Amino acid sequence: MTLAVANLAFGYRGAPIGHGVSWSIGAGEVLCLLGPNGSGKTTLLKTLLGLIPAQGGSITLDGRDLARHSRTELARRIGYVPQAHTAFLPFTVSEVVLMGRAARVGLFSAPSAHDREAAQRALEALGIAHLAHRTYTTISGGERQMTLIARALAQEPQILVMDEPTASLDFGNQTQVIGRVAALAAGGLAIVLSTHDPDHAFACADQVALLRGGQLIALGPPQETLTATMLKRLYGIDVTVTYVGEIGRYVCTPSFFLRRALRGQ
Ligand SMILES: Nc1ncnc2c1ncn2[C@@H]1O[C@H](COP(=O)(O)OP(=O)(O)OP(=O)(O)O)[C@@H](O)[C@H]1O
Repeated sequence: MTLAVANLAFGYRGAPIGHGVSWSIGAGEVLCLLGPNGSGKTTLLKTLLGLIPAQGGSITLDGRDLARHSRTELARRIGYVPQAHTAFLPFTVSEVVLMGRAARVGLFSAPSAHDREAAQRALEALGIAHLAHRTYTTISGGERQMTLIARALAQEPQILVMDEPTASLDFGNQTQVIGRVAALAAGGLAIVLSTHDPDHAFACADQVALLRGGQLIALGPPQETLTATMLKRLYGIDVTVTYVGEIGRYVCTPSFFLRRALRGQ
């Protein structure tokens, strides 16, 4: 399985947002999209999902143009995890997850035992089986995010596209979600996700794509791409990137010491 974009131009009718984007992702790989607010991440992901038409270039799935795949086939092969604030009627968590089967059973067919098993497997994979009978609108933001990931997994896709899956989550839940991303990729899924935290790319990505003003300013493995120079170019701030031996990876942090500087130290 290969999902590739080549020289992609994307945007809205009468409002081009970005162009010149090229990358390719295969089974078991994670591509992390980083960029400041308004740089075009959501627009690019929506284009990747076929929700808005590409304005130029190409998106191919296994070498065939995305537009030439049927909507049903795309819905089966590509799962989408929107941001968790997406509104829902008061369905239970297990009903929301079962909705992920719609692309396989058809909207108006009753789910089979196999569909229910797939939903149950997804709940268990995300560690939220105990929430199955809770109402989606009454669970926490972190639990909703896990539910939306389970819904996409119940679809049994090959590719998962996640739009800021850690937005509005606390530190612990962000780590949980990024850990799940790494585990799902290890199980063979291809995952494209956007995030505002470069550390997430260090923690789970094979490739990181840096988007600024709708253009890709860098693409490559996180340890080669997320340098202090590149992060300054992306966000306009000084950043320190350090290798931490205990966890075997790089971390990054803004390099300001405001309190110390204010005390004149
Ligand atoms: N429906 C639309 N029509 C026209 N322009 C839009 C539309 N939706 C978003 N935009 C514009 O597209 C640009 C990119 O927005 P987008 O939401 O893709 O950025 P983003 O990188 O995901 O931002 P954030 O990190 O804040 O979520 C912004 O300037 C935004 O105002």
